[in-house]
Parts: sequence; C-alpha cells; structure tokens
Amino acid sequence: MTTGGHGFDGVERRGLMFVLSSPSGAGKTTLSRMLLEREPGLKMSVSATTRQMRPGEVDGRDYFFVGKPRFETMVEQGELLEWATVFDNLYGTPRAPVESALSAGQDVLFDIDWQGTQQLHQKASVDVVRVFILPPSAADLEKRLHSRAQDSDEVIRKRMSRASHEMSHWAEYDYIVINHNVDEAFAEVQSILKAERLKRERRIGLVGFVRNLQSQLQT
Ligand SMILES: Nc1nc2c(ncn2[C@@H]2O[C@H](COP(=O)(O)OP(=O)(O)O)[C@@H](O)[C@H]2O)c(=O)[nH]1
Ligand SMILES: Nc1ncnc2c1ncn2[C@@H]1O[C@H](COP(=O)(O)OP(=O)(O)O)[C@@H](O)[C@H]1O
Repeated sequence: MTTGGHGFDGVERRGLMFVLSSPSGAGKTTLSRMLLEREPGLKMSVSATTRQMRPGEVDGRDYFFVGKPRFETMVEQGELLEWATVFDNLYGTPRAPVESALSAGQDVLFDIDWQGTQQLHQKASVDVVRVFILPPSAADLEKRLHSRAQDSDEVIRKRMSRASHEMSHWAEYDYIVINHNVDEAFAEVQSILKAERLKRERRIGLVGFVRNLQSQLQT
C-alpha cells in the first residue's frame, strides 16, 4: 500500500501505520497529541464518526462529525479503509488522506479500536505497528474518565463496562504500554516509533546505500 519517502538519515523507506488502541480513558488521545507535537513526519488519521461532538472538540481536527446517512454513503462508495461500530456509534478511517500521506513518505497515526486494527492489519500487515495502552488499574481508569469531564455518568458507566471486553484483545498487538505516568508512557511509545522506523524491511533505500558505501571502499 505504501511507497517510499526519505527517512531522517536520507535513506528511503516505506511509511508506516502506527496504531494506538486502548479501553476508553486509558490515554490514547493524550499520547497521540504528544506524539504529533514531538514527532515530525507523523500525521494523524482523522476518523469520521456519527457520535456527538464533545465540548472542546473541533470538526475536522478531532473527527469528521457526520450523520448516519453520510457515513453509510462513505461505506458504500469505498471511501473508508476500515470501519466499525463502537459504543453504538459508527467510526471509520477515510482512505484518501492515509494513502496520500503514506505516498508522500509520512507515517500515519491511528487512534482506532481492535476491530479497525484487525482490518488494517489484514490489508497491510507489514506496514502496521500495533500498540495497546493499558491503564494501571480499574480505579485509575474510572478516575480518568471522570477527570476528563466530557461524558455523562451513564456514558462513563457504559465505557467502564466495555473496558474489559476491549482489553481482551490486548494479545493481538505488537507492543503493550501501561500508562502509569504519562511522561514515561510517552517515552515508551516514542521509542517504539523510533525503533520501528529503523526496521531493515521498511528501509528500501538501504540496498543502494550499502552498495554505494561498498563501491567507495573498493576505490
Ligand atoms: N475502528 C475504528 N475505531 C475508531 C475510529 N476512530 C475512533 N475509534 C475508536 O472508537 C472508540 C471511541 O472513541 P471516542 O468516542 O473518541 O472515545 P475515546 O475512547 O474516549 O477516545 C475508541 O476506542 C477509538 O479508538 C475509527 O476510525 N475506526
Ligand atoms: N498517566 C496518566 N495519569 C493521569 N491522568 C491521565 C494519564 N494519561 C491520561 N490521563 C487523563 O485521563 C483522561 C483520559 O485520557 P484520554 O487521553 O482522553 O484517553 P482515551 O483517548 O484513551 O479515551 C484525560 O483527562 C487525560 O488527561
């Protein structure tokens, strides 16, 4: 699915699809924002959703907030790379921005659930890096959902009761990060991204780079 871009060291490599999943409230959004601020060359995939906008959210930045008929048209027209139903709402990844970012040599960050992660992995397994974020405890998870103060008590109860189901998919991920302390969790997520960017299989320019080095050594 991806074509090459140039890595920070000038060696061409394939773009990667960096997925963060977690039960609601474990810290995906916080960690995603930190990554985007500090990691050049990483672009957020903005999903479409039929859920209500929360206070502070911006249409087109946090999500594309659409009605159900528009979402269904996107599905029918093949405009979504993956989509799923989560908490009674529809969520999906618009295909075009992801494809154009990858072909411009950028990496793409996804905040999607386990269903979407499975679909992406089926389509582009070698380019997908899957990271699952766990909360340190159920009490912390509940505290964080309340501290965010953006959902009603009923919505929070629903999210807590879904957490165990979502967590049951942890073993489908390549990396597991426990978000005790946000700075430490961020450092771990950033290390994963940095290491994955260096993977030999993605660095399609290495053959030419090494050949060139060898020819310099032989003269
Ligand atoms: N499959 C899929 N899941 C998504 C997408 N966008 C968001 N989600 C997931 O939907 C769930 C609910 O997201 P949201 O309503 O923003 O609440 P949050 O859990 O507090 O971030 C989270 O698990 C997200 O990762 C998408 O495009 N596709
Ligand atoms: N390590 C942490 N310690 C304490 N609070 C945190 C930590 N990580 C995130 N939070 C807070 O928890 C709440 C939920 O985090 P958020 O990133 O919105 O989760 P998610 O996107 O997974 O639903 C937010 O108010 C956030 O500031």
